[in-house]
Amino acid sequence: MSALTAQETVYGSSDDGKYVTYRAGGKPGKRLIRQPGEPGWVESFDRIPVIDFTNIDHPDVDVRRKLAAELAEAAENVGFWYAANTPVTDELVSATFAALEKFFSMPVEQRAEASWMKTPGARGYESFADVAANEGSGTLRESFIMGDDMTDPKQYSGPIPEGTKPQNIWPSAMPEFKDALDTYYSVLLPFARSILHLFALALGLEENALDHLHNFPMAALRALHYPPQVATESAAGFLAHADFSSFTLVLQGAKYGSGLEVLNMNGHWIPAPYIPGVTFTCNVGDYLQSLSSGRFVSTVHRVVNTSGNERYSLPFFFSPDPSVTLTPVVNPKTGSDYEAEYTDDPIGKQYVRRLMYARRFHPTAKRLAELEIPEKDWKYEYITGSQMIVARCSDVFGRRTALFKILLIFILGNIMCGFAQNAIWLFTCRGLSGIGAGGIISLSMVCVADLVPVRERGKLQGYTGFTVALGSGMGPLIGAAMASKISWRWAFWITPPMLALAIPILYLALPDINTAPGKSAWNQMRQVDYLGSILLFASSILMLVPISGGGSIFPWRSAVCMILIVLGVLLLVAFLAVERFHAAIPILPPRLFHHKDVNLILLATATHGWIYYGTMFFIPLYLQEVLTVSALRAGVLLLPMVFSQGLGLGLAGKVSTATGFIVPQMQFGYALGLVSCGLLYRFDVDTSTGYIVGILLLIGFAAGCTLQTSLVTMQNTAPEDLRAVITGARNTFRSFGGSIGLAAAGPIRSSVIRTALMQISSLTEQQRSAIIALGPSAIIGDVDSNTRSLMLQAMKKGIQAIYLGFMPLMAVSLIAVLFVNVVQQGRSAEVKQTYYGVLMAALKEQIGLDEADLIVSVTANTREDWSFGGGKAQFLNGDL
Ligand SMILES: O=C(O)CCC(=O)C(=O)O
Ligand SMILES: [Fe+2]
Repeated sequence: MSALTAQETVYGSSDDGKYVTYRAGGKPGKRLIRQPGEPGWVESFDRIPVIDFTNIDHPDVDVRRKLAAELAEAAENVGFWYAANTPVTDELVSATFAALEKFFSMPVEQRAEASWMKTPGARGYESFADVAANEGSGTLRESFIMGDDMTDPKQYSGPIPEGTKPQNIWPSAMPEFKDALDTYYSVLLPFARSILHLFALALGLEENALDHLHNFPMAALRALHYPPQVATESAAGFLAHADFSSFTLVLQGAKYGSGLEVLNMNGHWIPAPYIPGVTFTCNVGDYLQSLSSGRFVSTVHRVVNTSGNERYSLPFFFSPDPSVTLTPVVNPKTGSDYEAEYTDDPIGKQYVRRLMYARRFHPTAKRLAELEIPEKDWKYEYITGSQMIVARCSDVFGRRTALFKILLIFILGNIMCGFAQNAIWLFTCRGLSGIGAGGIISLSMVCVADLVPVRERGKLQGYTGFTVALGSGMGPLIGAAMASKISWRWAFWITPPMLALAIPILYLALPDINTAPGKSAWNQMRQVDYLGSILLFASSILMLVPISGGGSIFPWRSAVCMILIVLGVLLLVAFLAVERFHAAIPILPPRLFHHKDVNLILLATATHGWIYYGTMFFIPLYLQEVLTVSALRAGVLLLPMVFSQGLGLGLAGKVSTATGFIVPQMQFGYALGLVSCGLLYRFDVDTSTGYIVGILLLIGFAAGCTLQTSLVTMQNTAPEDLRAVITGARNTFRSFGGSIGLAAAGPIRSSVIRTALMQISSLTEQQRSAIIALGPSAIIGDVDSNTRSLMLQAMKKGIQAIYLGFMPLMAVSLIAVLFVNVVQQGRSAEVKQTYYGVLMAALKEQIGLDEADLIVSVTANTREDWSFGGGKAQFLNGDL
């Protein structure tokens, strides 16, 4: 054995002998310790080769190939090598280490200010205590990580994709620390790219064969400080591990203690100390091992600083783009038994998972434990044409059957959501429960229309509307409380028991209204407009996915976004054609749009949906970002709006039952809505809570006046057989307006905020990006009071821009409903009773008719049911 053989630390033993345990690819492994001549002894390295990198960018490719061959040999047989004569100068090394020493000698509060706990990607300072808590009490090191960050102008100057968040965090007490690490990083990145070219050559590929996997590679620097320590079984600076990178370049310093050791195949630790005149100690990481089908080995290593001196080191990790899915770029060597575990997960996701593996108390780790779904994606909603489809199905199958089925779908969807183990599972089941929820809302409104006389509808639809409003106001609060106190799963599981209770009640109380009685199940099935349903569903998904994901999941101007929208529009056209020319019972019969009043109200409903959902979404944002109240308080402050909406719904309905008029309440509601939009626009950075609550009460009341009055007006205007259709359409138009509005508002707001922030000269570009990505709270503690108030003004302008847009939209709604002709609502039950009494008394008195012989039947007709001569329906022609 060579003189370089290290002392062995025995971590465990088996029947066969002693072995070393380690972690590679995040998974535990163990390696038997074998002595020369023992069974199982293999040819393995006992020293680490030194490679001269002088020619790395040599103009002659053959020279570069020679270097690549040397690298290939080291990467295959050892997985480690020393790099001499690199672009890193001695001056750069000294300056960088000086910065490290200074950083780690600052008071701990100043280091902790840049805590890794504050960043989603765990960048920043990780203290001794943090490391020990995560990896065991014997682990003795502290570190500071920085890395790739598109929002940092020092690294990147192109357009920043929307939704990109700042990654790094810096100590304000030592601004030059950022400068030093930035400078070092900017030298290492191009060097790493040259090494990547060498690796491509080393694999026998074209020099730039791996470049397309590294457009904006994941790269990071980890500044490390290891105090001297005594080696014991579990004590180390860094326990045995393999790196999750493509390759790592570790800078070691001459004056520091050593302790880096590399595990060979026989279980012996080979030291890899600083060597004079050599810049880096380098190694292959797991990603390159996978890409190369195991030809290059990601070798296990560890650090135990028993030198008696402080040790500082600075690894640079280089990995592919986060979006890359690892697939081998070459075949495994013949005879190799290497089996990589390739997954479909993009490497960025794997990286975060691995990073968080041993950091269970980091906020990101907690979130990962909750299904690995980023918070913003939780808002993903499925608002599709499903309400129209479900409503139409109730015409075909009967209301009660349809309602029970849709209740079951919702219950099933929610229960399954609660059991979700991954994102796809959750999104699919959330889709199911979304269809169920929309269906329940529409069908209960249709049932009310079926069961209740025209005159009473306003009042009873008011009640259904109120329950919907109450649910949407309380639901998020209860859901959030469930998620934080028990588990997010209970946010899904809380509703199924309530609905399970509703089923028997409905079964007993709800008459079985069947609009197509006597048809066999088979005949009913055949009547469903399947083609229309599929086209409507597909087109709304195709359009709504980019609308809700644009700017966050993928950039607005990306090809994906464009293609989805164009396909969605094409399918929508196909849907309309099917409805017009093909379907026997179309989901959206074209004759629905033959009614001027229905068209006007649907238009008002869509624009109002835009404003309504916009208010629900942006008021809490205004409260949080401009008035800096907590998320919970913002949610609670929305409640008055929900209750006044209930009041508006109830009152408008009662007035319609009492007077027989319903359209004036709706028109009043839209007028009040326009006024409240104006008042909303005046919200400022110092608006009092009382004023806000007052305006919210007004907004809610106005919305309450419009919501069910418009539904009932349409239900009373359109032909009876379109009752379900109109209800589904109303709800779909409203949600569709809402989703388009929210999608439009996001980018407008960000661009207004960005422009306003540009004018605040006391902010750095990085701070501006941080504010846009994370909100002002991300940096609010770091700025003076003047900057702070300018910043809040900027946030206010962003929200105001959206409210400004609300005014003309609300005006459109108002003008539309002002053109709605007043429709008679029928007389109240009391009036009818009185009428029967008077009629009876008169007939008895004048012609002596016995009351038992008289039947009086009042039939409510809609406008097309009348003709006053000439065989024409003058009501419809407007001739009357
Ligand atoms: O400190 C060193 O020399 C090596 C550190 C290391 O292995 C790592 O950060 O992955
Ligand atoms: Fe490492």
